[in-house]
Amino acid sequence: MPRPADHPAAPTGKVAVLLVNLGTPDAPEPGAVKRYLAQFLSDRRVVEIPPIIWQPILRGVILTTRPKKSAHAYSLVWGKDGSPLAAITARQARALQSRLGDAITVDWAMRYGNPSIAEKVAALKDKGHDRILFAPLYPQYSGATTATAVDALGAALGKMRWQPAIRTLPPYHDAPAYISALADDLTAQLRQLTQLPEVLLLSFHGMPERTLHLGDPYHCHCRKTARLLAEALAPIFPEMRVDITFQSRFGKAKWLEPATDVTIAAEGQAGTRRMAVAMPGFSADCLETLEEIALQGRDTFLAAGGESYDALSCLNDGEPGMAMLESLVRNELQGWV
Ligand SMILES: C=CC1=C(C)c2cc3[nH]c(cc4nc(cc5[nH]c(cc1n2)c(C)c5CCC(=O)O)C(CCC(=O)O)=C4C)c(C)c3C=C
Ligand SMILES: [Fe+2]
Ligand SMILES: [Fe+2]
Repeated sequence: MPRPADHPAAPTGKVAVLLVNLGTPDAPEPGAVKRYLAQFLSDRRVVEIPPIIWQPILRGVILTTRPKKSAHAYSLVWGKDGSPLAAITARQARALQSRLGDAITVDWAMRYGNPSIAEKVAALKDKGHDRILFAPLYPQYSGATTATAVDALGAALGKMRWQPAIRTLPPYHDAPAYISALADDLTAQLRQLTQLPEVLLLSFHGMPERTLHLGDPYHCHCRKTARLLAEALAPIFPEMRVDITFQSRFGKAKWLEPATDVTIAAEGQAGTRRMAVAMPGFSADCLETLEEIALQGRDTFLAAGGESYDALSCLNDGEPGMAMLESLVRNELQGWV
C-alpha cells in the first residue's frame, strides 16, 4: 500500500552510540565560563544544598568571582580545536566510529553546555536511530556525573512523542578491559620518563564526603579501581609506591580525602624527589588534569622540595582506551546489531 502523501517521513531501524561527558565552556572567556558554571552549579545533583540557600550564594558570590579566575585557567590549556575536553571527546567519537563501522552511528554530547544531550538525541531519532546506547564516559558512578547525565536524557525523552529505545553503559570501574587499558597505557608512559617516580598518585575527582554516607558508590568505585590498578602495576614497577587521592575540592563542605594538593605538598616536604600523577577517573584530559594537576601540581611539588614531577595523560583517544571502549560498547550492543 503506498504511503499517503501527507504522512510524515518516519525513518527507522538504525542503531547509535552517544558518548557523553561533563561539558565545558564555549570559550575561555568570563562570559562563556559564567554561562557554563551557572548551568553546571545549578544542577541539584551537583550541589545538594536547597536552592533557596544555594542560588543567592551562586548568583551573588560564585558567579561574580569564579568565572574570571576559571577563564584564565581555561586559557592556559585551550587548544587550537577549543576546549581539550570537547576536542578529545569528539576524537573519541570519530575513533569509535571507524572501529564500529557504518552499521552503527557514533556521536557525542555534553551534560552542560554544547552540544547538548537533548539536541543530539533528537537529531539521531530524526535520522532513523530508534535504538541508542547512551554512554556516559565516567568509569566510576556518581550521582553528580552518571545520574545527572541520565536525568538529562530522561528530560529529553520526556519531550518526544516517539522515543528511541535506550540502553545505558554501566559504570566500568572494575572492568578487566578498563584496568588493563590503564595498566598498559600508564606502563608505556612511565617507561618513557627519564627516571621512574618513587610514588605514583592515582588522583580521582573529589566529591563531598557526605555523598559517601548517603549511599553514593563513587568512593568505593574509585578505591576499587585504584586497588586493581595498583595490583596490575606492582609486578611491573615493584619499587614504586601507588597511592589514591582526591582532587578539585569545591566549596566549604568536607570532601573525600586524602586531598591531592595536600598529598603532593606533604610528599615533597617528606623528602620524595620524584613523583608522577595519573588520573584514571577522567576519560579525557580537561581543565582539572591539565591545569590543576599538570601545572599547579608541579608548582606545589617543586615548592615543597620535590625535584621531578610528571602528570600522565588520560586514556583520551589512544589505542588502549579506544580498544577498551570498543569492547565495552560491543558488549552492550549485543542483540541490537
Ligand atoms: C570525573 C568525574 C567528576 C566528578 C565526580 C565531578 C564532581 C564535581 N565537580 C564539581 C565542580 C566542578 N568541576 C569542574 C570541572 C570538571 N569536573 C569534571 C569531572 C567531575 N566532576 C571534569 C571533567 C571537569 C572539567 C571540565 C572542563 O571544561 O575541562 C568545575 C569547573 C571548572 C572550575 O571552575 O573549576 C567545577 C566548578 C563538583 C561541585 C562536583 C561534585 C559534587
Ligand atoms: Fe568537577
Ligand atoms: Fe567506600
